[in-house]
Formats: sequence, structure tokens, C-alpha cells
Amino acid sequence: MKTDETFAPGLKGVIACETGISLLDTEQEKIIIRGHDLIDLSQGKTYADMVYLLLEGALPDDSERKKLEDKLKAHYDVPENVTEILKMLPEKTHAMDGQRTAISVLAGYDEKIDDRSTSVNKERAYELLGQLPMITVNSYRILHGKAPVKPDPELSYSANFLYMITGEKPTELQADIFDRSLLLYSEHEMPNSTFTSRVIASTNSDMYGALSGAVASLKGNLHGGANEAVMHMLNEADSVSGFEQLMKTKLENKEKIMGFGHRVYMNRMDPRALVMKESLRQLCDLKGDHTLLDMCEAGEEIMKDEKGLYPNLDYYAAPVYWMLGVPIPLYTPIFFSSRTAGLCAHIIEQHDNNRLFRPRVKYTGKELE
Ligand SMILES: CC(=O)SCCNC(=O)CCNC(=O)[C@H](O)C(C)(C)COP(=O)(O)OP(=O)(O)OC[C@H]1O[C@@H](n2cnc3c(N)ncnc32)[C@H](O)[C@@H]1OP(=O)(O)O
Ligand SMILES: O=C([O-])CC(=O)C(=O)O
Repeated sequence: MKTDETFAPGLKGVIACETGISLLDTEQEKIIIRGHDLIDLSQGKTYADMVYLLLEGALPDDSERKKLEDKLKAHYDVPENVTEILKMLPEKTHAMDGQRTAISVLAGYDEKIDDRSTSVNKERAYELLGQLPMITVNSYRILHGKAPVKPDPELSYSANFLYMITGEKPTELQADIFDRSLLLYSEHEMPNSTFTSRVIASTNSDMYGALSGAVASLKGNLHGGANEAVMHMLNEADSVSGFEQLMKTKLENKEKIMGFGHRVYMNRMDPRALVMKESLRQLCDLKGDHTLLDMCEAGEEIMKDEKGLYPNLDYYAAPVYWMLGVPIPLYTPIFFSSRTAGLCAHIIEQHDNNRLFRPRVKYTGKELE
């Protein structure tokens, strides 16, 4: 029997599932999230609005948004044992692996672990989203020999997240830009991590397992790990001419340049990157130093001319996080924290309408002897 008629390397172009959550509509050039344009949402809505939209299916009114913020804050604390386990990890552990470990540990505290109903899954998602700032920031802090920090419930969810990261109360502009980055990162149709989480959920495995798999997927530099790699490149180059030279050398060596290219938007810039580029411009204006923006723009020109490739979100999120004072090892864990909203929506959808993922192969091994 031939099983290779539908083979597509990397599953390029393959429709993996039906979903009511999101679509990269390449004809209309829009990222549609439950009927809304993500870029429009980024101009007036908040990450909390996105969480509500993803998990409840519609945008919240003022009182629903307030209730959601209160619910997330009510879940800020994590069990003491999670912190103790993080303290036992080897010091070279990446914060992503700390985050993955902490999410795994939380499974053991869930008294309804075998319940996959929509209502319990949703409550679980809110609880995890509430816990993620503590998990994310404290994974990094503990692994870097720093004392764990506590959240400030007086601040909004995302302002508190940034406050826990930097130790300073953010200005309104800083908090808005960080919130926008979370909103932009929150959901993006069927990237590798979302596919991973749905594949795991499709065995009837639980949300913690599906999310742990997704953290591992997102860590790779072809996916979420690219935002950290971009910042390392910018720091290594340190100037516009240095960056141009670094990129040219990498291209001559046939290396991939992190932050460029995308499976879906190959011939144009990721629209989310444009929004982050404007945020970078605002932060540079405020500082009166446009070096990072100039470097990024020079890199954009080189990649367009030499490879016909354009920036993805990670390319501009990285310098924005740098300007906000975020330590580099937290860039990908922040992406994951934000994406947990979209991932949970996908895991719930998978559990609610499940069919086990079990594809076939194109066999290239020996024939039967
Ligand atoms: C928010 C996110 O997670 S966005 C993704 C973040 N990841 C990155 O920025 C990593 C860098 N980018 C890449 O590696 C790729 O563009 C991916 C992984 C995003 C998409 O991969 P694919 O769809 O499989 O495309 P693929 O890697 O086959 O690239 C197609 C061609 O463009 C080239 N190319 C793609 N991206 C890059 C890049 N960043 N630098 C240099 N060349 C590139 C490839 O070498 C390949 O060329 P070839 O046909 O001559 O061999
Ligand atoms: O869509 C993808 O393949 C990767 C991506 O941009 C994301 O997860 O935000």
C-alpha cells in the first residue's frame, strides 16, 4: 500500500484540524482571532481582553474585564514546593526548562486532574495564567541565584508582570508596550507549539502535559527561542556597521538569521513585527538614542536585498524587551506565558471535540528481506 501521496515535509500547507480560534488569512492579509483582527485589537485592547476573547469567545465588557483581572490576581500564588523544586535545578538550567518543570509540578496539585470538561479546563487555564508571572520570573531569579519575588496586586496583570521582572514600577508607556507585546504573542493559529499541545491533548492527556510539551517546542530557536537569539546578535554587533557586517558574514556562511522568515508570511513582514517596531521607535524616541532601531532597520534592508526575507515578531520584540530592561533569558519564557492563553484555548477545543492525532509515514527504510 502506498502511503506517501500526501507527504509534505514539515507538514507545510497541511490542514491539521478544524478550529474556531484563529486563522492567518493570507488572502486578506489579516490575523483573525475569533472574528477580530489581531492588529486592530493591539491598537485599543489589552492582554486581559485577549485572554477573555480566547477563553470565553467574545471580548469582555468593563465589568467582565475587571472580574477577569481579579480572578487572575486571586491565582497569583504558587505552592511553596514549586519554588523548592526550582531551587534544586542545576544552575545552568534555562528559565524555559524551569518554567516547564514548574508547570509539570502543578499537575500534582490539581484535585480534578482527570476532569477534561470545558468548565474545569477553563478554570484550570485561568489558574495557570494567574500563576505564570510568579513561575516565569522566579524560575529565572532562582536559577540566577536571586531571591524569589512577590507580585503587587495593586498593579494590572501585565504591569505587575513587568514590575516583577525589572523590580521597578513601570511607567504607563512601558506597561502599555509590554502589555501590547503579550497581546501580540498570545495566539497565532497553528505554530509548532500549538500543534504539539493539541497532539498531546488528543490522547486525552491533561493540560499540564500539553503545555509542558509546548514549552519544549517553543524553546527552540526556529520558534520562540529566536527572540533571545536576536538580542544576542544585536548585542554582539553593538553598532549599525557591526550588525551589517555580522549579518553579511552569517549569510556568507549560509547561517540562518534569527528573527527573519516565517512558514506562513514568507514574502512580507509579519504584521505583528510592524507594531513592535513602532513600540521600539517610541522607546528610542524617549531615550533619545535610536541605535537599536537603526541597527534593526539596517538588518531588515540586508535581508530584503540578499534573501527576500522579512522580520517576524521575534525580531522586533527582542529589542523592545531590551529597552524595557527585561533580562534576555526571560524573552522566550515571556512569549510562552503570553501564548498560554492561546494554547489553553486550543487544548480545550481539542478536548471538547477530540480525534487522536496519528499520521502515517513515507517509509525510506529497507524492503522486507
Ligand atoms: C514568533 C515565531 O516563532 S516566528 C519564527 C521565529 N524563528 C526564526 O526567526 C528562526 C529563523 N527563521 C527560520 O529558520 C525559518 O524562516 C522558519 C523556521 C521560521 C520557517 O521555516 P520554513 O518554513 O521551514 O522555511 P525554510 O527554513 O525551509 O526556509 C526557506 C528558505 O529560506 C531560507 N531562510 C528562511 N529563513 C531564513 C533565515 N532566517 N535566514 C536565512 N535564510 C532563511 C532557508 O535557508 C531556505 O532557503 P533554501 O530554499 O535556499 O534552502
Ligand atoms: O506561527 C508560527 O509558526 C510561529 C509564530 O509566529 C508564532 O507562534 O507566533
